[in-house]
Amino acid sequence: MLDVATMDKVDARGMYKIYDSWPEIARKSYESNHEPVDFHDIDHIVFAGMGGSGTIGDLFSSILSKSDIHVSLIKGYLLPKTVDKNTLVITTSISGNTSETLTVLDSAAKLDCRLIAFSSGGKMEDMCKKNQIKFRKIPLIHSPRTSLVSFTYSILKTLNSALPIKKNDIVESLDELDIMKKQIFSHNLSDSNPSINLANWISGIPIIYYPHGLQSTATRFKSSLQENAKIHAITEDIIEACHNGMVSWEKPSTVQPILLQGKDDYIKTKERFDIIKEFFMKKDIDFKEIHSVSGNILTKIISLIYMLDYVSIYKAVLSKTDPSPVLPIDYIKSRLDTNNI
Ligand SMILES: O=P(O)(O)OC[C@H]1O[C@@H](O)[C@H](O)[C@@H](O)[C@@H]1O
Repeated sequence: MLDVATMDKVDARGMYKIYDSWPEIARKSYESNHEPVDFHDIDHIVFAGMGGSGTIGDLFSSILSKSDIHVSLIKGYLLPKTVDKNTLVITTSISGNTSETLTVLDSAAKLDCRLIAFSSGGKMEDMCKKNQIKFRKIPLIHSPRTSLVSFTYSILKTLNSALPIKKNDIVESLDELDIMKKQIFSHNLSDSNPSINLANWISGIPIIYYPHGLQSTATRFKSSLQENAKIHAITEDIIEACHNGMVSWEKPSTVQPILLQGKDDYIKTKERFDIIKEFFMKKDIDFKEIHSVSGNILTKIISLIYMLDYVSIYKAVLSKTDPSPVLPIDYIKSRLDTNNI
């Protein structure tokens, strides 16, 4: 059973309290006075960022998937060769110190392309000042991963005129965060809380099957389980898994399938989920289904991310694990030679 005293004791840095405020943080970020940037004639946007900042790129890629803009995602060091004067490169590093993203920023600054950087400061801010690169400073709230919502809505506001995203869709997503909060936040530590329910069910390695449009949500859920609950997690595209991954179920396993589904998934994707559910039932494999709410793609993604991030926090607390520290990441970073950036 969970109670506030246990939450406070295990989650020593109070990560859950930040999540309790996500809807307010998101709204404030969208409503605050970010100086907008107008980029005309863009036909290609490159999002560069790692971890939670990579999720921001994933999220925008899904939102823009039906627009005329081609989106590339860089989770590493190298820019694509197709970057030109009609390309907008957006680099996001919440800390401003992630070496892969700084390398991309450095490369983009030497090319004939449009460029903007978002961070809370760090080396990214210094680099932008030194090279007159467009820069927007957004505060870090607790940690890069908990700052996802403030960065997402600040970027939505700043790039309002460059991105074909309707204001109504953004407002709908903010309203949905308010609705979702009442079910999942820490003032509802009962079994009626769907995030606690799923956290209680996870006992092995979750494998998250997702439809194409919810890739960002699945990736974020995996990372949150890894960083906050410190457990392994796997993601698989449901359609692709039907051509390889499903064969793994031939043998007994402690992996636990979670079927992440969108309210308006493509009919062929729905058909696939139905067949797989039947397959799991026949084989007596226990699985969980998680459905998005109705609404536009931003609403679906952000509200699911909110609900699933809480799963990772509750899972951490249930297993008496402090969600904040990420010691192996700190160790790897301490070993990296970042002298050049
Ligand atoms: O957004 P940043 O500051 O570049 O960080 C990227 C990632 O860096 C990792 O080191 C953090 O542990 C992640 O939580 C984070 O998302």
